Amino acid sequence: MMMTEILDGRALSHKIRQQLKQRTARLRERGIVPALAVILVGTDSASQIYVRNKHRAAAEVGLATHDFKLPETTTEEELLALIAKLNVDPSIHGILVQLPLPPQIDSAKITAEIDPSKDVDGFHPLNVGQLFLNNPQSLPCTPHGIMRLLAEHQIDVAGKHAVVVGRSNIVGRPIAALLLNADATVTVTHSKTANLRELTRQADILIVAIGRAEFIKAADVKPGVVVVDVGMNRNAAGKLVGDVDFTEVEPIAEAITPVPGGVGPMTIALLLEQTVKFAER
Ligand SMILES: Nc1nc2c(c(=O)[nH]1)N[C@@H](CN(C=O)c1ccc(C(=O)N[C@@H](CCC(=O)O)C(=O)O)cc1)CN2
Repeated sequence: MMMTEILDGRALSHKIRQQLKQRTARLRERGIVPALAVILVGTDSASQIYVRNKHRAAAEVGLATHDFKLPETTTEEELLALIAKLNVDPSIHGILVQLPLPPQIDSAKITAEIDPSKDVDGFHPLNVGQLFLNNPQSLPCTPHGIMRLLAEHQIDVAGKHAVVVGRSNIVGRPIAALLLNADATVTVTHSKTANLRELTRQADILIVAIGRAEFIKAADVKPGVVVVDVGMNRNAAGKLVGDVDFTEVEPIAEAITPVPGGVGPMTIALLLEQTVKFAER
């Protein structure tokens, strides 16, 4: 019987963070303290947890973090003024604005104001364009983490049919571009795709980021598929589950990411790595 490979994001994230410790130590020997500014607007409870985890992970590898916690009522102008200040502060190497933002703030306008050379999230239009031109400078952390996880497990995507479920700016669109850059044949599906499950059944590599608990079932995949689950949802019992029904799909898959412990930890590791890269430069 074939054993399914578990794509363990926690383990790889740990390995990357160990390597980063050495790189930050070398920077500090040169008198450079790599520093990340983290901006959180409002009190969204999930965002508060992610930001806390980012601070903790950054401190562990020797990065300095500058914390900006702004009230829910913050205006677009106030946030833009803070970003303008951080853009010209030479002691800050990376700027991150935690998403989502409150409704009075246009997140596209905010990400476009971050200096592209400090844009650790890879959300600035220039960085998005560079990614789509196959000349990436700074990559969105979750899709970058997925590619690293696949590479770590020697999963070559070239010539494979990769099906992406979801078209968000944070995951769906950039992972489609990264897979295409790596010579996969890419199909992007979303909530309006009429024959979505017909397409997922054709996938050699299936990336699911649609935000619906256990949406992908055993009948939606072919045997031997590689499944990457980007979802994070609470099921009826309050348990954290992905967009893929792990219990059903795992026995059929060649490899699969768990939730939690798959893609999530990779997001934070790649954020730290990008900050260190900017500081090294
Ligand atoms: N500016 C950004 N905002 C957001 C991003 C982003 O990359 N940049 N991504 C998400 C949230 N996110 C990071 O910010 C994130 C989400 C989840 C995890 C994670 O480690 N998840 C764990 C489970 C955590 C839990 O128990 O709740 C896992 O999957 O194992 C890390 C980062 C939206 N906003």
